[in-house]
Amino acid sequence: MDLQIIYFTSIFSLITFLFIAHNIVTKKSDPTPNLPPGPLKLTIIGNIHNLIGSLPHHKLRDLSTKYGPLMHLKLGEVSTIVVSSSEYAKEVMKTHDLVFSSRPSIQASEIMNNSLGIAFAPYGDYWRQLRKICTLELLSSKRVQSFQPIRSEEVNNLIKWIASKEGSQINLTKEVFSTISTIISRTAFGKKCKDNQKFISLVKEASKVAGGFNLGDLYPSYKWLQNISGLKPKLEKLHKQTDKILQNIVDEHREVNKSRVNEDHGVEDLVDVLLKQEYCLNDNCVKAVILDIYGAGSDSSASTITWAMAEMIKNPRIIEKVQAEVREAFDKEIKPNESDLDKLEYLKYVVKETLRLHPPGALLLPRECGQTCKINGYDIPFKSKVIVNAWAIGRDPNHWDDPDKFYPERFIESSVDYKGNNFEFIPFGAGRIMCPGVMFGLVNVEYPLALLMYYFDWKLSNAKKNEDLDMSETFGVAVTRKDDLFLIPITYHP
Ligand code: HEM
Repeated sequence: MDLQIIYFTSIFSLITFLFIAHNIVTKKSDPTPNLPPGPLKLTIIGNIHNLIGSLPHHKLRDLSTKYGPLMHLKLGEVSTIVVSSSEYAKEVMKTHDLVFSSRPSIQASEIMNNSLGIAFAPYGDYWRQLRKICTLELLSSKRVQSFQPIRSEEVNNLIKWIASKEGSQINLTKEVFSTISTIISRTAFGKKCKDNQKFISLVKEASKVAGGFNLGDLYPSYKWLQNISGLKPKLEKLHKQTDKILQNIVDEHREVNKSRVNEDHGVEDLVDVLLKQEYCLNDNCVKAVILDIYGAGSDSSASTITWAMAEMIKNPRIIEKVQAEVREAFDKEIKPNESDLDKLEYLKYVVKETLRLHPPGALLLPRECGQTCKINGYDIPFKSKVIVNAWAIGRDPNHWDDPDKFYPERFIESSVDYKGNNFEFIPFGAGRIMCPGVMFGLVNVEYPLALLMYYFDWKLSNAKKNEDLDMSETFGVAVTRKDDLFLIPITYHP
């Protein structure tokens, strides 16, 4: 009898416990969160089909005009929040900055070992140390200035080469990319690296392979999809090759640093600086940071220069105004110098306007929601991916008059700047994970542009009218021109 009572009491207690536990669990995970609006989700693919047919930043902008500036999509398995207004950008990047300070893990960055770098390291102590090293040591204003001789040498080589091609057609896109990537690689690991060019072309190839949406990232729980997409073997091969070059660079630096005072114009390169850090970075971390800096800095700066050139060619009034300003400032100098950039107010407005209309990171870098939170009454699920459409925000008619017009004058007497406080203009992002390379990026853009404007007049290579220049884009790690920019330089003689 006693045993029976014990038996029934135990069963009853277990059932009660399971009932309460079930209630707690179901209460905790609300089955119907109030998600932001979005298009109907299909089984398995969710909203992938809604993105087919045009460039992702265009498609997302079009969808947001229908569903609103805070939109929910399901891309494969991944719950995705798309932000398309400055007001919601502020919510994500300022009000809830801490919640959205991690990046989602991306297959390409994992294969390329980038999760040890700054951009894709999870938010936390390691990321904080790297970010500190990056802003205080690698990309501080003093460090950026110390690379002036390298910039000057490489940009002058470009100018000399263009002058030698006077009157004939050149592929400016290609030449500018080569100059900028050489500047970044020389600042990153010095002049002596014999594999500079090989490294540049490998990273270019990796960016091409990794750009855009990847099947493995859309269905992270189906690991086998990562293998059939073809991306994995390609990236693994590229990683092996870049890693070998980077490891040689690190080993050589260690070896040489034992005995030498620096050789590259007396300037320490970024690998030297990283190897000296008190915060212990192993070789894999050093390689990942260098890859990050190189990857983040080269395409972005090069494409900004080419877009600016294209916009100026398309608008003869603007190119004449820039040339007048640059020639007035430089004609009195023996050699155009970086310190003269401060005199070039109008050129700086041109660069701002270029970054408003053509931010290289049109969708910034993705973020991840670190804990369930509410924005304007909507639930943002834990782990959802957050995409900020900086391109759409820069063209939002609620904030910009005649938003699609290239009109640098709009920045005259405007306090809008790059610091990430003006959420209607965020080409470098905002908040604690915004771009740490703003200063380096801007000087890498402004200085070459000033010299291209000073030394040459420019003509379109075909018989087309300037205003008909095609401005189609292509989406990848950076949004670049679809067609390379072919121009004919005519040397300016003061
Ligand atoms: C015109 C030039 C550039 C543009 C438009 C640009 C833009 C951006 C954007 C939009 C982000 C993501 C920010 C966010 O998610 O809020 C970013 C991140 C980053 N950029 Fe830049 N960038 C440029 C140049 C550079 C340069 C020259 C470097 C370094 C040499 C650099 C290093 C980085 C790094 C390391 C990150 C990752 C930051 C993090 O996640 O903590 N960038 N950049």
